[in-house]
Amino acid sequence: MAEPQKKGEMLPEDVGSDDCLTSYTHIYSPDLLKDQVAFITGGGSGIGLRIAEIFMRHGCDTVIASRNLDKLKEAATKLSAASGRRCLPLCIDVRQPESIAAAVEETLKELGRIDILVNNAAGNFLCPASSLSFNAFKTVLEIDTMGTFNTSKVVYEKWLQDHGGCIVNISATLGYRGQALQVHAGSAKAANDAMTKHLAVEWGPSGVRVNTVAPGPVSGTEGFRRLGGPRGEAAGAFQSIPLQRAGNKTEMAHCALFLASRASSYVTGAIMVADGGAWLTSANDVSLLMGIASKSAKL
Ligand SMILES: CC/C=C\C/C=C\C/C=C\C/C=C\C/C=C\C/C=C\C=C\C(=O)SCCNC(=O)CCNC(=O)[C@H](O)C(C)(C)COP(=O)(O)OP(=O)(O)OC[C@H]1O[C@@H](n2cnc3c(N)ncnc32)[C@H](O)[C@@H]1OP(=O)(O)O
Ligand SMILES: NC(=O)C1=CN([C@@H]2O[C@H](COP(=O)(O)OP(=O)(O)OC[C@H]3O[C@@H](n4cnc5c(N)ncnc54)[C@H](OP(=O)(O)O)[C@@H]3O)[C@@H](O)[C@H]2O)C=CC1
Repeated sequence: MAEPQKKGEMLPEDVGSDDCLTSYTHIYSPDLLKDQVAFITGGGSGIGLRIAEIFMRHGCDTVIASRNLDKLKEAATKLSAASGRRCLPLCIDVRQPESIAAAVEETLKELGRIDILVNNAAGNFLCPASSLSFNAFKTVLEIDTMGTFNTSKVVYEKWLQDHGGCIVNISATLGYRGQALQVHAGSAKAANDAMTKHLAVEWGPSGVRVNTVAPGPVSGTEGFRRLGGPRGEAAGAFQSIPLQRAGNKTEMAHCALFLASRASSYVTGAIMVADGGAWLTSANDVSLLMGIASKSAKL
């Protein structure tokens, strides 16, 4: 029998560098995604990279797609070495539908199918609404919301509508109670949560499930560094989180894995909150975030 989670224990293990895990114990069947293909935006770093690794450790081939091809190539080499599966690095800007279309064509040529789309690419920084330029607000909405729609639409039209499959969006719980310095990202993610439900309804008859993972703060990521401060100054805020800590990338990847697999075959239109209970309780700590923002260079 597997050991139950102990008080305060962080499960599953998250051991290793920022890249790939140095050790991994399967919780799900290692064949859960065997011979499937996943297209993961922003898969070259942070949470997206860990999703790619965990999917590959469950038998999946992946495409990791974002703007920086050198970063993607390096990540793909490490991912294939860690898992023995294929990983195709492809350059896209989710704001440009034609770049997505070209990458999807390349995926279908090289890997033959796309069973899973993970919309993980995003942009964020701390900024008071009064200082935020119109273009800054627009930029974040274009990456997070338009990017999610653009990629979903292209993958749906070119593959999912005829073959079925699933889409997993990566959101954030930060907007659920309102958060200082985050009007741009919170607005974008709220739109994405609505998009999840609309597309789940519209594309369900084609056999396409659409769901979301909504993380709270996730350690070891660029998002955490930008919002939590370069030296983790926001760590004190975690006392207000019921589970008293940040999450880790493997925990987010396991949520995505569940939603991408047959384990969730009757789940669609769902928002899976994975934030340790943060949004239920956390204070909207304006002074803390203001302090971090004032010390951070413009990122
Ligand atoms: C970690 C949390 C810690 C503490 C929180 C407190 C309490 C915790 C308790 C409970 C809370 C529970 C949950 C919340 C926690 C979690 C966080 C939630 C969400 C996290 C999201 C992310 O992490 S997203 C991923 C982060 N990674 C990236 O952003 C990488 C990609 N980013 C980029 O490419 C750029 O940064 C970009 C987004 C700006 C886009 O680049 P580009 O297209 O090149 O655009 P630019 O031309 O550079 O800029 C466009 C306009 O934007 C303006 N801009 C850019 N940067 C800033 C900035 N830092 N501040 C203000 N404005 C900026 C820029 O000037 C341009 O505007 P102009 O008007 O000048 O043209
Ligand atoms: N870290 C955290 O605490 C939290 C994160 N999240 C969400 O998790 C996801 C991953 O964040 P995280 O791992 O922290 O951050 P990262 O910065 O590591 O991931 C963002 C990825 O998006 C890619 N990207 C950005 N803009 C574009 C674009 N225009 N076109 C294509 N790709 C793009 C980046 O690659 P490149 O620069 O090469 O294009 C990068 O790989 C995001 O959706 C974020 O909102 C949610 C809550 C908390």
